[in-house]
Amino acid sequence: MVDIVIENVTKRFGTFTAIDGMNAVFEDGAVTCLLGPSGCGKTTLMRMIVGLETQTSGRILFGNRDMSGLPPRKRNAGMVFQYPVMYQTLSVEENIALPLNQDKSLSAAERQRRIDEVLDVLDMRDRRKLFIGDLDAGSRQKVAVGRAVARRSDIVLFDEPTTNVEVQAKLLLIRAFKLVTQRLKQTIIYVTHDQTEAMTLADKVALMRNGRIEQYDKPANLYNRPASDFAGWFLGNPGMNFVPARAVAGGAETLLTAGPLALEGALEGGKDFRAGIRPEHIGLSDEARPGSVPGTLKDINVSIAGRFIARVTVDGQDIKVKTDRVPAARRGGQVHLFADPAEMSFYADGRRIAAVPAGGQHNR
Ligand SMILES: Nc1ncnc2c1ncn2[C@@H]1O[C@H](COP(=O)(O)OP(=O)(O)OP(=O)(O)O)[C@@H](O)[C@H]1O
Repeated sequence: MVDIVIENVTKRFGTFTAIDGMNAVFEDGAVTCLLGPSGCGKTTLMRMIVGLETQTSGRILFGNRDMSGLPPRKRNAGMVFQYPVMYQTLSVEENIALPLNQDKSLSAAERQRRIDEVLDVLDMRDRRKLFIGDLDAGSRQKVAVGRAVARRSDIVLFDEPTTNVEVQAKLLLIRAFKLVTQRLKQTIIYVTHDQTEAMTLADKVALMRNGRIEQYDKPANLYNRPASDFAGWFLGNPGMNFVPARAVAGGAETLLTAGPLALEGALEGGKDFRAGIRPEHIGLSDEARPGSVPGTLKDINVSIAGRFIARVTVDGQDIKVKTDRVPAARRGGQVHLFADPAEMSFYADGRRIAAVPAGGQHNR
């Protein structure tokens, strides 16, 4: 097992900078998801790690071995693509065996043991003799995963492997994938733009934007303590609300708080302050309550898992609220919002700052 060390790596295509002076260590034996919007550089970073692309400057190391200049086959890294090349006329077992057959140091017994192990973890033992052409897309990807991990390379990279798999099969594939990675403990890099997938699979997520890593953290931290307003906005469905905040003595005022909110830690004056709060941390009611602010119900929609997403206009700004109860008010009617101060974070110039609500839970 090895760490993947990204050392001051830049990648330019002509004058365009796809990866911009990146530094990161992707830890050994862990699953790191590269997550981010289209075009942020995920695939480029992955292709450089595996050796399909060369960085313009900087170094990529596996452990303490500098990979610069080494072709893919010398890097001991497996890869699963969106559209893996599968041999239709070979069986599941034969496909998984292919890379093992090339390794002459393996005995026939060891080869068979590895194949059986992978088939077990993927729950495909009873389908070992089926031809690839007889499988659905999800099962084919399972075989591709099996083939990549059976080699026991130090590192395995996955490039959006569930893209072409329908939803139900996708969930099964992700579950199988998680079992494989837990069992085999290889260093895994998994590229996705699907946040649910990243949050489910990853030990750590590298959230990328414009060729940089915005935040590299455990999924729960990324969600609960986004380091930037971009991270707060990108994660969550819908993402975090942001409202302007104004520094006052001992705290801040926002349009989601009825009066000044006492803060521990200073908001320095003169910067672009904003408060962030997730839609599920705002209560919605027909009646005012201590600390609530009035707003106008704009619309309400059913979200996943039977919850509702309401949009409420407060002082001209739309606030998203996730709620279990539909208010009695109709569209255009008055409702009241209660933003839990303990769940508010503060940002200056896009970055989270240390100021937290006094007595809040935020440093947990
Ligand atoms: N060979 C290339 N030549 C020129 N520009 C490129 C090349 N490869 C990638 N790019 C550009 O680099 C940027 C990053 O691309 P990349 O494919 O790494 O993004 P991504 O985050 O993987 O996006 P997606 O989720 O859409 O696959 C994009 O703007 C892309 O157009």
